[in-house]
Amino acid sequence: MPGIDGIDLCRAIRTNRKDSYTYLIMLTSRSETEFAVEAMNAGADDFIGKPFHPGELEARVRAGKRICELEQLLRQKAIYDALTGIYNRGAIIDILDKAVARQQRDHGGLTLAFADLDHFKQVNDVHGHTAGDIVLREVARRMGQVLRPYDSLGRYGGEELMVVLPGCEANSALEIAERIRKNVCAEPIATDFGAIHASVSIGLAVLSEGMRSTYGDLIQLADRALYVAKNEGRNRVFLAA
Ligand SMILES: Nc1nc2c(ncn2[C@@H]2O[C@H](COP(=O)(O)OP(=O)(O)OP(=O)(O)O)[C@@H](O)[C@H]2O)c(=O)[nH]1
Repeated sequence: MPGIDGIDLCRAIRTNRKDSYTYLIMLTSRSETEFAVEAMNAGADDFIGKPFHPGELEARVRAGKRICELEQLLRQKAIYDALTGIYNRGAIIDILDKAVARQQRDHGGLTLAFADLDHFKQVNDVHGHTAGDIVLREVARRMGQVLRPYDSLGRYGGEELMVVLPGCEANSALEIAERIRKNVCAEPIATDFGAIHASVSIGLAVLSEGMRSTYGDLIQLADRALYVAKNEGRNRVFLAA
């Protein structure tokens, strides 16, 4: 390869981390063990000496493919919630943390919407946990339906869901939160255990230009706003002052 050798290329690929794993097989005429060790240390996954047997290369590519598929599956499980398919707690907090850092650098607004299903214990008690799971899944789907492509939805825990709304000041935050709220309770959710009415209360915290806050501050603020929304009767949105 002109300009760069295989070892440096491996290092460059490993430094420039992407969302999916790049499986590297080093194909070289150098067969000394030291070179193989150096290549693997630089980030190569496998090593074949030239001249190579095409069948061996194919077999090694297949082995690599199995590893990549497993890696992708693990990555999937690490960031998505198994029940609802939306981001899990760790992933949504990570997204919020990065959004706060970006907001502090680029200015503009950022809103965190903290949503909690209303009287969900009653849904479980009356219709059973399986029905509760269906409701939770459908609520997440309905919330996601009305979001912009650059908003992120995650499950913070139990029946608490979070939406990170980048570039969103108070006015548009209230508008989007109302859209979410209305879409959730628009019609009852059909389950094998009967049609179940669901609604969410939403607390909003807005990080405006010039404010210095951490993601933890935002969560706390949105949580307090959610508490007010619950206290004022549920199925409503409250914006933290
Ligand atoms: N089916 C199901 N239920 C869950 C899940 N996670 C949490 N819950 C239930 O959510 C319910 C939350 O109940 P509470 O915290 O009392 O709140 P609530 O009944 O929604 O009342 P308010 O929030 O005050 O409106 C509990 O019954 C939990 O068991 C889940 O993954 N599946």
